[in-house]
Amino acid sequence: MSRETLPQENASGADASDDAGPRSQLGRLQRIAAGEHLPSEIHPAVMEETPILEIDQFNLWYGSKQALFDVSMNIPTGKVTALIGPSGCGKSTLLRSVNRMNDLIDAVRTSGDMRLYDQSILSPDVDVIELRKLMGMVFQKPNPFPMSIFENVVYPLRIDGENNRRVLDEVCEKSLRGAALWDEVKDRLHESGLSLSGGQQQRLCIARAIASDPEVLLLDEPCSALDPVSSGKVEDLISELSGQYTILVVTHNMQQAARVSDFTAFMYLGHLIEYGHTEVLFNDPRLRETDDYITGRFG
Ligand SMILES: Nc1ncnc2c1ncn2[C@@H]1O[C@H](COP(=O)(O)OP(=O)(O)OP(=O)(O)O)[C@@H](O)[C@H]1O
Repeated sequence: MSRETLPQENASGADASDDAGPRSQLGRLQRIAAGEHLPSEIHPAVMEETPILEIDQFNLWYGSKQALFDVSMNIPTGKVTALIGPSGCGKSTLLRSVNRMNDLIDAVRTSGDMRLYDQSILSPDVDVIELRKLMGMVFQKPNPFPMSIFENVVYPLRIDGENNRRVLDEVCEKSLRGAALWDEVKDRLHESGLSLSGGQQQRLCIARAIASDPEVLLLDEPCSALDPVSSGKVEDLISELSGQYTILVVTHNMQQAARVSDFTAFMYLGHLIEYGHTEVLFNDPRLRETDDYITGRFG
């Protein structure tokens, strides 16, 4: 994003405690774009929640390019947290860090910590395969495997060596019910997962993620490849799953964030800018920059 597209002079958004001088006259986002690090505006409501995941001064570099800057945020247990912000602000990078998918990319370096139930998930002795079972991930584009609906769902159990038919049947039904897909597919479990519509495929991927009994569901723009009806079904599903699972969802769609999430974090150029209750963040944000973004004045 060019400097010209940034919100101009910030009268209300600058901290009262900022040093006087030319830099303090600039808006927060311009100062961040110029390389400053400013503290995130985290609403007290977030801190009142019990965190399942604590992200603590987390930085990430792709080679020499820094993509996340000192991100600290608690993810509340059993709630839906949305990550919003302009393209390239680091939403997916943050999401992929939580299940260590960025480990698969050469030259990624991190500092800081992330803790699931008080235990570091970044330490080298963490079993990444086990971690990924606790952090079920669903991607933008539905990615069912070229196998039956049944085998797609029970895949995580199969790779653990589970072959007991009764167990597999139970998990398959429970997961498909959990993903609000059971009624649509119960008579065709042995048809290919690829024969389903896009929206059904995405719910199948959610069923597969649920099958490994995760603690957290990581959803990376789960509706962006879907038509409005399918998208609505996946949104309903996210609301139904909240409470049972902690959900962290990246979305470009602010109406969607407002509809499905309990908490929303606004990111910009790799920085966490403001984080609070979704209703408050959308209706009464603390920072003018957040207001500018959610009202479509930039981004
Ligand atoms: N594999 C990679 N190698 C190098 N740089 C990367 C890689 N993936 C992402 N980046 C860079 O890191 C920054 C953050 O990207 P990321 O995809 O996390 O942002 P985003 O907010 O999810 O964007 P979008 O909304 O467009 O998906 C961007 O500058 C991007 O170019």
